[in-house]
Amino acid sequence: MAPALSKFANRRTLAGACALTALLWILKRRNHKRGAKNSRNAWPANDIQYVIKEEKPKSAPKAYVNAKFFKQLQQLLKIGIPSIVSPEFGFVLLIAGSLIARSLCDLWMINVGTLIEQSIVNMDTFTFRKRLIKFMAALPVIAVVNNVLKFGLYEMKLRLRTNITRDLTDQYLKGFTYYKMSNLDSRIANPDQLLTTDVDKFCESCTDLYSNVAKPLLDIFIYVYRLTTNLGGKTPIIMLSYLVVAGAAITHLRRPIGAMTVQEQRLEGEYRHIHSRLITNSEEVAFYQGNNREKLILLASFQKLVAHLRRFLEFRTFIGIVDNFVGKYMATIFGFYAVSLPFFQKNHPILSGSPDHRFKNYYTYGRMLVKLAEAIGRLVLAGRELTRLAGFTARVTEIKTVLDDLNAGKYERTMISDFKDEPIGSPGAGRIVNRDNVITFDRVPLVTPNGDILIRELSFEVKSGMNVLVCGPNGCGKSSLFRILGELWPVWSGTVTKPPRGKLFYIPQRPYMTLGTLRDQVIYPHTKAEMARRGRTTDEDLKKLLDLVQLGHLLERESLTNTEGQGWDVVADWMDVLSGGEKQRIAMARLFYHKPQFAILDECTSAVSVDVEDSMYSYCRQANITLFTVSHRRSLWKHHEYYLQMDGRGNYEFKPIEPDTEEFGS
Ligand SMILES: Nc1ncnc2c1ncn2[C@@H]1O[C@H](COP(=O)(O)OP(=O)(O)OP(=O)(O)O)[C@@H](O)[C@H]1O
Repeated sequence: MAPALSKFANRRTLAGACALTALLWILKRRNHKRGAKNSRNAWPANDIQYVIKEEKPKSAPKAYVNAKFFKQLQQLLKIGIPSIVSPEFGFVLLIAGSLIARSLCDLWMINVGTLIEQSIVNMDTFTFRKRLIKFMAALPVIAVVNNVLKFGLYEMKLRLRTNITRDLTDQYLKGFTYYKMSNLDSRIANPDQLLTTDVDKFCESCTDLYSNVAKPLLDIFIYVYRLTTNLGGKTPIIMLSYLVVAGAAITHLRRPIGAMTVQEQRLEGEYRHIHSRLITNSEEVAFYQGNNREKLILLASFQKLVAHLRRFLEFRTFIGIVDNFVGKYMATIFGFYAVSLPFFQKNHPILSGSPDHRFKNYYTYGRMLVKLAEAIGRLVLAGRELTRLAGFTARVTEIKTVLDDLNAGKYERTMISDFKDEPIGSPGAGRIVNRDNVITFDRVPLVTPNGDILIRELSFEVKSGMNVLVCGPNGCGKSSLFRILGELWPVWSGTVTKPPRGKLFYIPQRPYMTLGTLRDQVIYPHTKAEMARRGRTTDEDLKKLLDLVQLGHLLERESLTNTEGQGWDVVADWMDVLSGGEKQRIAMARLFYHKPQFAILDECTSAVSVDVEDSMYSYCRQANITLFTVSHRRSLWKHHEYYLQMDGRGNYEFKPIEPDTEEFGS
């Protein structure tokens, strides 16, 4: 019985059995997955719902290898390779040169390899040794060529990435584009993923494709030339026709890969975003002990990603089978067929001479043909990279388009419909006039980015020295007024008159600390060099400002507890190191340093004790900084001359604060 069984245990039956098992496993798993879909408990995350700002695309993302893709690719490459006299173009040439050198090395190795084998068959020891030494002497050169090629490819990728990242970063941080992208426009939810991973993958895919396409193309050219001159045109034509037909068929089959790549990057971005939200809000979550809830959200996002990656893997496995069959094995079959043609013709010149000579010819041309078939196979396979590149190109183009639109003042967001019948203008249709020492709103509507009208027409005038208290219920539009004043939100109609941007300072509810030294916190957004250029403030002056907000001790305390730098040069993660009230006080010291004409204080002293707050307001008066304050504290009314009260139903009152004005707040 055993010998009878072992008869079947050859390599072919084993390979067949493995393939069959794999197929059965995939089919079983698909059925299992269908079953799992029906059970709501397959993943704990099945009940979790969440929305990340990005609007759901109306249709599945599209990224095909077509004329549009080549145009987009050309536009991005223009940024990556600015001109033909740039170093980047030099690297393109270096890679091309290395590829040519490598192909020539291959060709040389085929020839010398055949000669070595010939001397072995002829039992000619002397020639064998001579050729072997020649072969060995050339090996270091080949090793250098290979590694120059690798270096060229990596450096090329790095340069592409540098140029594209610089271009996108310039646009992203121009004006308030970074703010507008996440607040006024809903096309992109995770610009961080696009600007980091996607750009990197795009550049990697570009350089991979360049070498995967250029090398086979060059090989094809060289081998077709050599074969045509020796074997006639028919042999290479058969191979090239195969390339065209097989390439077109596989490219068509691979079309979904582009869109699937886009979706993969989207879901990766979403998953990463949820992780970074948890890091940002770790303290709050920890106090609430929200571990389990956050875990469920993370798992929900991860499950979406994994489900997509698995679908993608299955599709790639299917395409991989077709690729292997068409690109590798069938190409070799066609190769054998094509190279045999001249040998079966009675009067072909190649058949002249002894059988030994014929054998050598077949051997040389046969190898070249195998190389040609391999090159064709690689070119057909490079199409896979092309479809993936189409996906990355679509992603990077997407952020570039949105950045261009935002910089041109164009936003895309689903608007609520009620404003459409109202004559309130359109985003950006209002005017902004720059003038010193006055802020005027002349019939300006307060409209949210969704098109929700908070106040239909707002008009008031505030001159330097007139402090204004802004009050009203939550959500009535206090911060929105300042967003318009700070030029973050567009003016829909009417005219806003205000000092230029640098002379208006905003201190938000949540204090922001930058990465850097203690000095950087007080002078933000200035740098040390800018502070020195400005001339009027020294480190001693900064110390006086810290004393004003009663934080003078910080200099010593942080020098003692931090190992990085001393005094003003202490470096720490200030968001973590300082308490809520300390951060708010630093923000006030920042205001005193900049001494703007107007300051907007948006509940920015809520964590500061009343007495310190009082002295800070008095100093503002001394420093001639006119204030717009949002606060629910009654103690602050005495520092203001006017109040602007909104009722949350579209009405407002702008009036002087008289002795008989009823003060409200806590
Ligand atoms: N980026 C945004 N996109 C869409 N709507 C927004 C946006 N920011 C604010 N809103 C809406 O605008 C309205 C006014 O918000 P705003 O922040 O101005 O309120 P507020 O008066 O400052 O409230 P609070 O006292 O709670 O700080 C709210 O209904 C809010 O939902």
